[in-house]
Amino acid sequence: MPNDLIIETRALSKRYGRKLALDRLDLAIPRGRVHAIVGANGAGKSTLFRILLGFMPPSAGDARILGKDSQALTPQDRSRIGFVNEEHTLPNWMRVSQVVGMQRHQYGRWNQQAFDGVIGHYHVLPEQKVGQLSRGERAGFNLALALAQGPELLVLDEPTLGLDVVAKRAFLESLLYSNAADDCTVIYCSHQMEEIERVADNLIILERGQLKNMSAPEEFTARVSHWVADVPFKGPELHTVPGLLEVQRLDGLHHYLVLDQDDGFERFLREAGARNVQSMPVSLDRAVNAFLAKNHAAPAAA
Ligand SMILES: Nc1ncnc2c1ncn2[C@@H]1O[C@H](COP(=O)(O)OP(=O)(O)OP(=O)(O)O)[C@@H](O)[C@H]1O
Repeated sequence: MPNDLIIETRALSKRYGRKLALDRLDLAIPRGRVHAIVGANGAGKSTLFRILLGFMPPSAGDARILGKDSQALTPQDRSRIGFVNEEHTLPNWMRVSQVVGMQRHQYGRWNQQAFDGVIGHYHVLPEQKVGQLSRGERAGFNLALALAQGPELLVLDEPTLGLDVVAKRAFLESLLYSNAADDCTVIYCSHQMEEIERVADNLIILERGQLKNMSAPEEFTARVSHWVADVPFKGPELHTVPGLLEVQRLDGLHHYLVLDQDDGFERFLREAGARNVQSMPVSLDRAVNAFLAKNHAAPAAA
């Protein structure tokens, strides 16, 4: 293997008219494990996948997937990539058994055990028509089909969107307990941080088409801290607060969520007249959402 990157982009840009959806993106995703890609709406995730899967050319730069230029993928290369999105598009009129028969015929590496392992989490019967399945069952059926394909790369794009809590849990369990998922690289795009916390080894944050973070989720969480202080009056001018992501005043106390601050932040608050300064850790959900909201709210550079 020339390099062990499953996805690699170099200075990848995509422009739609006046809009820059991907901005000289350099991304290197190693083979294996589960990588989450998160970003606010419009960050460029779908654009990135459309280019990576060869559905659209970039405006500049290049994108490689499975070690190949994404614009030169053959049908055989594509069969090495499993894809599940929130639409769960399958012909409604076909029976489950007919879809399975068709896929088994299409994919030489078809793995019936992987299919059975995933579908066993759902009450899906072979004689049912796809259109009769519930949303959650359809998501599970799609996941079972994608894993049975024996993919090297499995892309899950908002796979649990619109599912209730029970169906979301079933989807995650069936993914986590599948041996087939251990054998491939999984890219998980989602806005659901509790899912990312459970499944992801690597957290990739995209913002306005640029890479903002690539680390273990817990390393990112450790970069964000929550400080509570009794600060007189309005507290320090917000533009002077280092690393500020979010500020709130609750019950007379100031709550600051800040990025990349150490104990020096306590000194800063005390110098601003604060008493009873305390810091506490935050959840991944809080950390990511504060980070995205802050950057999203800032005016874009011209
Ligand atoms: N065909 C298009 N023509 C013009 N602009 C587009 C087109 N597709 C996407 N965009 C713009 O490019 C930017 C990135 O869109 P993209 O769909 O890649 O984001 P996303 O991260 O997938 O968002 P979401 O989480 O909402 O699906 C957005 O600002 C969007 O308005």
